[in-house]
Amino acid sequence: MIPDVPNSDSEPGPFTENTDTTASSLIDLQSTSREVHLKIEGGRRLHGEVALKASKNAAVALLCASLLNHGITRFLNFPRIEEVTRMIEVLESIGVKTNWRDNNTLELHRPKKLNLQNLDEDAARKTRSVLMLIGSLMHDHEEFEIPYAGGCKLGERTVKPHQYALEEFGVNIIATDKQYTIKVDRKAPGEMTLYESGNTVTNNTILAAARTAEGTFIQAASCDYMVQDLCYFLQKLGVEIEGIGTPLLHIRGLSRIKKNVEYAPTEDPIEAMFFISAAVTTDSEIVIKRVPFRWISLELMKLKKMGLRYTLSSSYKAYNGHVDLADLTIHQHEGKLCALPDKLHPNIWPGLNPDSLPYFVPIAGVATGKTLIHDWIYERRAIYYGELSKLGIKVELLDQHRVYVQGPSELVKANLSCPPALRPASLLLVGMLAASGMSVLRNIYVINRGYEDLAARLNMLGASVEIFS
Ligand SMILES: CC(=O)N[C@H]1[C@@H](OP(=O)(O)OP(=O)(O)OC[C@H]2O[C@@H](n3ccc(=O)[nH]c3=O)[C@H](O)[C@@H]2O)O[C@H](CO)[C@@H](O)[C@@H]1O
Ligand SMILES: C=C(OP(=O)(O)O)C(=O)O
Repeated sequence: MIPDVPNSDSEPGPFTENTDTTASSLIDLQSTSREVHLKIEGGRRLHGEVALKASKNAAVALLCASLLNHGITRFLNFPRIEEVTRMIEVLESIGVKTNWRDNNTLELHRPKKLNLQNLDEDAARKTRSVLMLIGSLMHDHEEFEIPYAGGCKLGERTVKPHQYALEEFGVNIIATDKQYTIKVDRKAPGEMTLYESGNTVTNNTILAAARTAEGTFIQAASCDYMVQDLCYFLQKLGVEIEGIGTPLLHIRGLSRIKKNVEYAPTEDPIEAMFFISAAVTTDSEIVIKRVPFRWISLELMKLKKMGLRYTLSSSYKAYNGHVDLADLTIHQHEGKLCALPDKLHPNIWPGLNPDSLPYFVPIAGVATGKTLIHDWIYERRAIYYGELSKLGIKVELLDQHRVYVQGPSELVKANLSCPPALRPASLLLVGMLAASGMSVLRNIYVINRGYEDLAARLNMLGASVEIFS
């Protein structure tokens, strides 16, 4: 029987993680020793083009998946973000050779035997993605330890779905003092159902199935973008996967994988939402290149119904040859957006992406009328939306899941610290781009966890964003 240890305020608990903090608290667990801040001279219209980078959420799954392969794995178009750096630190600490061949090409080669005793705990604790190491390491290790995972602090985030899914493969996860001890007595589940259709749990299960030669049927799988990207990569390694993009996956794994492989993950649909939100909030016309538009089709539909005009170019394929991309032009709305009469709420894909939802808060702030945003998915993320009221957006917190946003608002400059959650922190940057005058956003490590080179890319769009430390 596995004990369920309650959370403390400073450390995530074993089966629930990321005890919340208040929106204004500084990052502690996540900050690097040298804090980096932004000065934003806001109120400028953006213009020009920006190309999307690949997603944090696919990248971290792919890094864990690289451990399945005894050959050389080369990732092209790979994002150079803090979360990737933390995962590389973890992989290097256990003996994986990693090498950035050029700016966005990363090569990895695992040794025959990994040195799990040496695992870099500090790096591991800063990301939730280390949980996905279990699905990869269980194949060659009968007993090992993983520190409690970190990631965005959004209220409780259960680890139980991972435990229930992996026990089907004979993996026993025991919570000890500050880590999980994993004991493995391999078995093949045949058919299984996930306890929740979460993204990392689906990916963890896929990693477990990828080297299980007997076929595995996974029901209630997430169909979201990072799951699709992981599946396309595993197919390149020779794993047979049917049902990609659906909730029923059928995976025939390989007992051993040794292949030199190249794979380029798809551009990030959530980064597209960041730039859409920045364009709309500053009432600008910009072109966002390489948008995986089908992954945000509901988001685009909602924006259209609010009165936003946008144009999609004809489509072309992502480097992986699977996903359709297009260039998206966001046109100026000139203050003509209207609040939707119905609430905005996230859902698992093909619903409105949980990580897209936050970007509707500043958008609702410049639309006429009252928007209800219901963020049911996280226990405490909506609380961070209230921070936007310091930039002049009228946000009324109804309870820990729901806010009303009353627009249109005139945005005002502010001096703020990032909350310890990527998307909510990046919303403050969106607001500051629109607010006239000089704003300061402190300790942007949490934004750099997920987005590459944002200041430079925004400056290319005509913004004035200066990094200082
Ligand atoms: C590395 C990665 O890919 N991270 C993403 C992943 O995190 P990840 O997959 O780790 O998300 P969690 O497992 O924490 O799930 C997020 C929340 O949704 C709830 N939940 C989830 C699925 C479900 O069917 N029912 C349900 O209630 C969970 O209980 C939790 O409260 O998915 C989240 C939700 O899209 C995203 O915000 C994260 O950016
Ligand atoms: C919640 C997020 O990340 P993580 O799962 O890494 O905490 C996010 O990317 O918004």
